[in-house]
Amino acid sequence: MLKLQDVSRRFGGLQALSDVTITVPDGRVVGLIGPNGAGKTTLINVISGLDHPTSGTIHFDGMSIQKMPPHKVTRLGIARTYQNIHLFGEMTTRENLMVAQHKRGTSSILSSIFYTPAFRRETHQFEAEADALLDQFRLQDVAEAPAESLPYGDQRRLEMARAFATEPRLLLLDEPTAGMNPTETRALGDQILMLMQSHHDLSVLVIEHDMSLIHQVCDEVYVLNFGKIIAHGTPAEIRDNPIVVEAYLGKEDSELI
Ligand SMILES: Nc1ncnc2c1ncn2[C@@H]1O[C@H](COP(=O)(O)OP(=O)(O)OP(=O)(O)O)[C@@H](O)[C@H]1O
Repeated sequence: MLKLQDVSRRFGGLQALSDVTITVPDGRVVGLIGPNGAGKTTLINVISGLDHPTSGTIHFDGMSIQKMPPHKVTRLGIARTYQNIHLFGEMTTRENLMVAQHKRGTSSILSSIFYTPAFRRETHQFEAEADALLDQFRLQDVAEAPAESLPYGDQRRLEMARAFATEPRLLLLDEPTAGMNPTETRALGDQILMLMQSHHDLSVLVIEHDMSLIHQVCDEVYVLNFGKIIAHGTPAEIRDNPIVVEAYLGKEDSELI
C-alpha cells in the first residue's frame, strides 16, 4: 500500500503540492485527475524518487521512501511511465524490455564476462519473461523492430510493458492515453484491467485527462487543483461533484465529461 501524508512541494515561490494526503490500497486502480498545471506530474515524481517533497511523508508497505533515489524506489517495486515517451529508440522492442528486466538482475559484471552458468540461467529466464510480456502486451509482431519505428499506440504499450518488466507492485502511469484515439484508449484500459486480473497484489495510480479511461478502470479518484486535493470518491461521485466541475469549468481547456 502507498500512503502519502501531508506531502508538499514548493518550487521557489510556487506551491506545486500542498498537504496532499492520498492512499493507494493493494489491488486497486486509483485515478488522479486535475486541470493542467495542477501538480499531477510533480506528485508522481515525488513518489518515484525523481523529486522529493519539501515536507510530508511517503510510505510504501510501511517503509519511508520520500528521500530515496529512483533506483531504490524501483527496487522496492514501484515502476512508472512518462507523459512523453521515454523509450530507447534504436533498440528493438524486445531489447527495451530486457534492459528493464536487468534492473532486477543479480548477476555481477564478472559473471557476464565469464558467461557463468548463473548468468546464463538468468538470461534465459529474462528471455522467457520477455516473450511472455510481448505476448501479454500484444507486441510479438514488432518484437524485433526498433522502438522508434513503432506506431504511436504500440510505443505507449511498450512503455507500459517495460515498466511492468521490473515486476512492480505499484505502477504509476502518467497520462498513458495521451495522443491515442478512443479505440486505442479503450484497448489500453482493457490492458490495465487484464493486468489487475492476473496480478492480484498489483496497484495502479493513473494520471489521466480522458474520463472514459477513468470510468473504465478506476475504483476511486482523487482530484488535484492548484496543488491541493479538492475531492475524492468513485468516478461517478467525482463526475457529479460540483466543486470538481467548477475547477474544470474555470479553465478554458475543460475536458471533464
Ligand atoms: N522543476 C520545476 N521547477 C519549477 N516549477 C515547476 C517544476 N516542475 C513543475 N513546476 C510547476 O509546478 C506546477 C505543477 O506542474 P505539474 O507538471 O506537476 O502539473 P500537471 O498537473 O502534471 O500538469 P499537466 O496536466 O499540464 O501535465 C506548474 O505550475 C509547473 O509549472
